[in-house]
Amino acid sequence: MTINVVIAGPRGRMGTEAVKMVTNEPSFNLVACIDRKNDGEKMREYPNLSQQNIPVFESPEECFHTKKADVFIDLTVPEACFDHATLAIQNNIRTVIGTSGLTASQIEELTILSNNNQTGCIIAPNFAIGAVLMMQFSKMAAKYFPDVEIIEKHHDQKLDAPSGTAVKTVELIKETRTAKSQGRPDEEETMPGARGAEEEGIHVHSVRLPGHVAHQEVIFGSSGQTLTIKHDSIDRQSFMSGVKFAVEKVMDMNKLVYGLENILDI
Ligand SMILES: NC(=O)C1=CN([C@@H]2O[C@H](COP(=O)(O)OP(=O)(O)OC[C@H]3O[C@@H](n4cnc5c(N)ncnc54)[C@H](OP(=O)(O)O)[C@@H]3O)[C@@H](O)[C@H]2O)C=CC1
Ligand SMILES: O=C(O)C1=N[C@H](C(=O)O)C[C@H](O)C1
Repeated sequence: MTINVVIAGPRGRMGTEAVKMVTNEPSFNLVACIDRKNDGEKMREYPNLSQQNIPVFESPEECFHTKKADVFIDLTVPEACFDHATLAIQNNIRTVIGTSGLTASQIEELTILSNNNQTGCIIAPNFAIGAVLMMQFSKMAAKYFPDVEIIEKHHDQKLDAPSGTAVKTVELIKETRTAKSQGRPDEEETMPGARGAEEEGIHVHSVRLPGHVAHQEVIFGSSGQTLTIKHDSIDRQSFMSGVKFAVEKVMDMNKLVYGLENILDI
């Protein structure tokens, strides 16, 4: 069976890799892309797409009404992603969301829409299997090490902070960790933000520097010992097997799943 795919964000860092993966995968067929810049001039930015005659739509409505798509992949920005995903699901097109930065209420809205429409949707905060395992290991460790801080490091063009991976890691840790405040109750920031963001006593620090791709350390501290769980994506190739897995998996789904850990055999 061939899976007809539409990708939003084909010029982006992730979109470029996803276009390559989908066009190289024999069981996938890239039927169209969605991009906010699609005039004749800008088409030169799509050498791969132009050669293969793959249309680029500015309007997601037009795309979903014109092209028969089985799966829609979004790799853009949260505001556009929410609108794209809503439209796709309303048009019964199964959806894979890699874009980070959706709010909890947007995720809740998409969950209701997907479940009511019985149209599968996967929101993957991180497609790299190593990152999914890092989050699961952190959830396991937090039961025994409730004192924990997260340092996530990304390239300096990233829009959202903390990363979607860090947000999801905090959520998973909260499932097993007994809530507590960490450090001294009277500690003081002499430079605002020095202790990072904080959720139920868990501190999250976001580093943005050129030279990074996507990295996270979850550091647990206890009496006389520390435990560090660390994952590094050193190339965006690391995400592509997860994107492929999600596209295949969502074909058999009729509800929304948030996090690949819920559909992987781990
Ligand atoms: N889940 C995962 O494993 C991963 C998720 N990500 C996430 O994927 C998303 C994309 O990341 P990345 O590729 O690095 O970002 P880029 O900025 O490189 O790409 C985003 C693309 O989306 C386009 N875009 C912006 N607004 C719209 C719109 N309204 N309609 C259509 N297209 C639009 C941008 O166009 P323009 O250039 O004109 O702004 C750009 O081409 C981010 O949210 C990132 O956090 C990234 C890596 C892995
Ligand atoms: O923007 C990125 O690059 C990444 N975004 C995702 C996130 O916010 O966690 C996944 C990965 O960390 C790369």
